[in-house]
Amino acid sequence: MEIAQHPRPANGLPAWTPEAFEAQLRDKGRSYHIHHPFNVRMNTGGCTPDEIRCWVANRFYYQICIPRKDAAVLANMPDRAHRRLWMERILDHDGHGDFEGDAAGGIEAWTRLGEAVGISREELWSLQGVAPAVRFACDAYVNFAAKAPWQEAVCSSLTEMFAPQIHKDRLATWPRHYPWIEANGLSYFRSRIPLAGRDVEHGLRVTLEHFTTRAQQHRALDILQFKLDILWSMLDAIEKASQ
Ligand SMILES: O=C(O)c1cc(C(=O)O)c2c(n1)C(=O)C(=O)c1cc(C(=O)O)[nH]c1-2
Repeated sequence: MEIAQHPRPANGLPAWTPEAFEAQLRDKGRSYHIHHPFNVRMNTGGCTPDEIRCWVANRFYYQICIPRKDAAVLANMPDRAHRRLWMERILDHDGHGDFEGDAAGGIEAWTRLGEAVGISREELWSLQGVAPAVRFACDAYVNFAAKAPWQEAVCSSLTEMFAPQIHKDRLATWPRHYPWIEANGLSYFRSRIPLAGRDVEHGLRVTLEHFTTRAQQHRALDILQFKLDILWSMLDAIEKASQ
């Protein structure tokens, strides 16, 4: 997968320090989908029940792609210590206990969210409501993770640096704006806040250690932008599909 390269005025300059590099990565939060007009509208109460259902049904495709993406990364990881940490991500989504409580995993929690907004399990899992462009965007993420060096795939997961805030926003605003959604349905968002923190700790460690020249650091920023673009494109497609 070719990642678009942005102009590199800094070529030839020394590498950023790890702190400065991390600050550059975090600065990418400016183009996180938290700022997408559809997300802003959703979190300020401007969505109809059908629009919320459209978002939940489409995002379900992202949810089921994440553990496939993580399995692809795992297959490329030569190091046992990294694999041990990475495996957790698959279990977080697929679950590792019975289908009750937190151990049921994120896909099950998302299914509960679906039910809370009025989408049956069968309908959600049928993927009938998934827009083609959402599929293309999510598939691009899985394909990138499968083909790229594993450290680049790890880097692409770093949009999770910005995810806790988007989950917190939903928890803070949805009960007020969408009282028709049963509160239990929101537990996916709550569960992700500590998990995203743990993922980012590992992901940042790998990224800061692997991308050590200025050119490589720019490559990491391009990879993160590619992933930001995937999330942004998904919301573009969802916005259009919900009209
Ligand atoms: O709700 C969101 O906006 C959002 C965004 C992201 C993200 O930034 O990629 C993830 C999640 N949620 C999420 O729940 C999740 O488990 C997750 C895993 C990953 C990843 O790239 O491995 N991103 C995200």
